[in-house]
Amino acid sequence: MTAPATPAPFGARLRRAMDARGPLCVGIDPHASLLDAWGLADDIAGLTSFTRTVVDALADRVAVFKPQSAFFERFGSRGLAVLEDATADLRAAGALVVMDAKRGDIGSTMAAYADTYLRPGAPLFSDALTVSPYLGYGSLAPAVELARASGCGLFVLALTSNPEGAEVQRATAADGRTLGAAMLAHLAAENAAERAAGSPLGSFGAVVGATLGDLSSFDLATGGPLLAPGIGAQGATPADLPAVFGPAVRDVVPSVSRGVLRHGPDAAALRAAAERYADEVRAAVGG
Ligand SMILES: O=c1ccn([C@@H]2O[C@H](COP(=O)(O)O)[C@@H](O)[C@H]2O)c(=O)[nH]1
Repeated sequence: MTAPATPAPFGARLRRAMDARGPLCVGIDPHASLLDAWGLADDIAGLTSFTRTVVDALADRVAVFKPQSAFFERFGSRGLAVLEDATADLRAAGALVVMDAKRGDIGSTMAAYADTYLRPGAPLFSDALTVSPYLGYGSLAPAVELARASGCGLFVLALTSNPEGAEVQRATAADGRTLGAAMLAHLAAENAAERAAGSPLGSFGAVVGATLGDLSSFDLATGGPLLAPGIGAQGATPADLPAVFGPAVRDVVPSVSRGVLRHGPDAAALRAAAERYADEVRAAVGG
């Protein structure tokens, strides 16, 4: 019996997708207020229709999607079934799925979270997962290990887009670094071997908000991608990206949820909104 082919690492697949479709990530966040604005009920039928509309309109043209798990979980098992179908359909259309579930726990529980999202064949199998390192970076080890084996990636919360994040992420650790800087350093170490082997991008990314202003005091050159939420509803714009990220801007995956979704339910309007953001990103960062 032949062994299953080793999948290409997430970082390499992400760079390819960014080159082919542009770096924009569209978040799928079915807020109750958006369901209402789309003329849908805040129930499982509304959630299904909303999600199907976004997938059908954008799956073949956007590089990365970031479903926000919370908005599906609030409908229980039937909401998760909608998320499973959307994840599979997006991937089948050639897009990458970053599951925004922000998981983080002690290592033995983290292993179960890793199985949920990063084990091939799992119902919610995704290309990458957002994780929280604030139980200690080492607690993420089972997810790092399974991501490597499965050709998946992680996005570790380093410097989040919300103003409250600074209380934790800019606090100083015993070695004098901020916690955010320490997380970036862990990721650089994680990506080093992959980059040394010639991969154009490591598989272990950081979440760094586009809302944060000048970040030149942080070493953002981790060798991996930088997922940048905060564009649109939270006030950042694609034009801010070069000033926020400096030379690391070429590794940024700018993420927009409500800024695109508020243009639905018309598919052409959703496509036009995503296209406008993609054009603005291109104008700001080149490519
Ligand atoms: O630092 C972070 C990390 C994650 N998020 C998530 O991204 C989207 C943002 O939605 P918008 O509608 O574009 O504001 C949402 O799912 C957040 O949970 C973030 O905003 N900041």
